[in-house]
Amino acid sequence: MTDTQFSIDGSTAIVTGSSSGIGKAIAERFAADGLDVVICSREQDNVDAVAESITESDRPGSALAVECDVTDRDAVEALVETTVEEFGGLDVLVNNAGASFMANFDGISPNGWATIVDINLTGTYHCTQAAGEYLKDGGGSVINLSSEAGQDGAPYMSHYAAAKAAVINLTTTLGHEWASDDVRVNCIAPGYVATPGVESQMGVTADEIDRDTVDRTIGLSEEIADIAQFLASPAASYIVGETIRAAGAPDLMKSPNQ
Ligand SMILES: CCCCCCC/C=C/C(=O)SCCNC(=O)CCNC(=O)[C@H](O)C(C)(C)COP(=O)(O)OP(=O)(O)OC[C@H]1O[C@@H](n2cnc3c(N)ncnc32)[C@H](O)[C@@H]1OP(=O)(O)O
Ligand SMILES: NC(=O)C1=CN([C@@H]2O[C@H](COP(=O)(O)OP(=O)(O)OC[C@H]3O[C@@H](n4cnc5c(N)ncnc54)[C@H](OP(=O)(O)O)[C@@H]3O)[C@@H](O)[C@H]2O)C=CC1
Repeated sequence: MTDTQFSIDGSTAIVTGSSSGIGKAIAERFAADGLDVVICSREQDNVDAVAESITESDRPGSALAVECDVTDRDAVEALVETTVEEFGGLDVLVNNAGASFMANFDGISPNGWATIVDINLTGTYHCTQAAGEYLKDGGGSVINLSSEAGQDGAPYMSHYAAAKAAVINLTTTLGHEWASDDVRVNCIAPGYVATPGVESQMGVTADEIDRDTVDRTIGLSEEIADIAQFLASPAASYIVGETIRAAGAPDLMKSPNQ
């Protein structure tokens, strides 16, 4: 295998929720690999800051900042149109925008439930459907962000876990449906990753994490970007409808009483 099979340069990508955390790391990685990348989140100031830092760096790819709430279908369609107008096409869509809050099941109101399903699942539906026409034009790729919670469940995050499980299921179905259109749909299911969103809740900072340590249960955004880069590249050309879990080493040796 040559290095070039892991390279995805010359393409255009949208990374939703790329003003922070995992999405930002994926956008930076794609730009470093030569992709033109569209930075998107709900706050123009937030996306401007990331796009400017990419533009000012020596990364070969360019960056465009677009404000877009993935739950707003009109805004999503405008995001895709702007991307195609600016860069002439769309090759990679990363459905990364996501959010959750901790609450016991009995304490989740109908609107609380709908809010989390809308961001994590319906947002993925909107973006993927809006981008489909262009992805099918040139052998594109979709990378969804699910979660370990979507595979195993997660107490006090029933809404989030259910939405992320549905994202895995959608990946499988659409992976097969769009294979005949030469589009690969795949998914990443991380365990805990030190991001601004999670750091504020858990108090762990990325600086404290040693990437060389295998036996850990929290990862770095860059480690998720590694997987996204692989999935978007020709090196993953035979991977369709799959979910790659990246969750370190849960302590299976612990007794139930510990
Ligand atoms: C085994 C586990 C493995 C891995 C787990 C990884 C966990 C990581 C999860 C992630 O997604 S990482 C990303 C982290 N970042 C965030 O989650 C963002 C932080 N959260 C927010 O920004 C907001 O809380 C929100 C979830 C986006 C909602 O904000 P929004 O402004 O859209 O809506 P609101 O009007 O505030 O609320 C809507 C609705 O939801 C109810 N609600 C909100 N928070 C809570 C809560 N803590 N408890 C109960 N209910 C809540 C709120 O009351 C509203 O409902 P109604 O009152 O109108 O009925
Ligand atoms: N960190 C973790 O431990 C894990 C994270 N994940 C998943 O990875 C993804 C990224 O998480 P993480 O980096 O931690 O999250 P962060 O909270 O650090 O960042 C979330 C990003 O999503 C954006 N965003 C939130 N809601 C919307 C929306 N409706 N439309 C567009 N953008 C939105 C935010 O920007 P803005 O506020 O400006 O809109 C921000 O850029 C999520 O899907 C998450 O569920 C999965 C497993 C574990």
